[in-house]
Amino acid sequence: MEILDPSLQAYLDAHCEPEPEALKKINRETYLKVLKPNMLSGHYQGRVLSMLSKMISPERILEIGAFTGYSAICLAEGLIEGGMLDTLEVNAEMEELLLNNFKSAGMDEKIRLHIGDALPKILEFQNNLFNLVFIDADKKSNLAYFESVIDKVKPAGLIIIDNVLWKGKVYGDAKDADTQMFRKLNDQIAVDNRVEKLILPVRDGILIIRKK
Ligand SMILES: C[S@@+](CC[C@H](N)C(=O)[O-])C[C@H]1O[C@@H](n2cnc3c(N)ncnc32)[C@H](O)[C@@H]1O
Repeated sequence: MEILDPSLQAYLDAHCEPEPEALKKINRETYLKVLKPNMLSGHYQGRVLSMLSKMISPERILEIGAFTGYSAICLAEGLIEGGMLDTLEVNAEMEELLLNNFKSAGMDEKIRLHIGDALPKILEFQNNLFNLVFIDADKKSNLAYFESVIDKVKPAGLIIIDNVLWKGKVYGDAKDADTQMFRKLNDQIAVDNRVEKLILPVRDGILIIRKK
């Protein structure tokens, strides 16, 4: 999943905030007990998400794709007092683990879990509600998620989409369907005048979008 040289990544890891203990435990246990553990954001990307959230001090955050709760906890670190993060997860088998992880990280009062398909749930939220949205679920729905959340985000709010460099394939000559899908997403958002955007080459590439 990583596009950066491992020695560069090791240097970056050594020169950012250490991974908080509760997150270290979730990271370790995800790798021990859960299928496809590399879906978890991990130390460095987690610190990037935490930093971005702290920079804008959001009151409301929406996350699409909770998995074991790692990124939700990182993003919730930036919430203002009384703020709330809503996270959407389709896999009901993760519910108990997620609730335990939020509790053990001391975030159970700040994170609300919604089990079910993300798209219909997104439509239930009011417009101009969220200061930050993190899209990290089924990759084929990324454009649909972007289009469904754009009205839910306040002006100057952020939308962050994960995996947009797709292991570096988007700027190579790969022709597989998943790569084409990420190229379409990046190309479409690059010319979207409703937003400012840039891709950070963090882990598998994160697209930072700021609503005008
Ligand atoms: C890449 S993982 C999320 C990783 C997590 N954000 C992190 O960084 O720690 C993607 C998650 O999205 C969930 N997902 C997939 N399709 C979904 C859908 N239609 N609605 C809600 N969640 C979905 C998967 O079950 C999986 O847990």
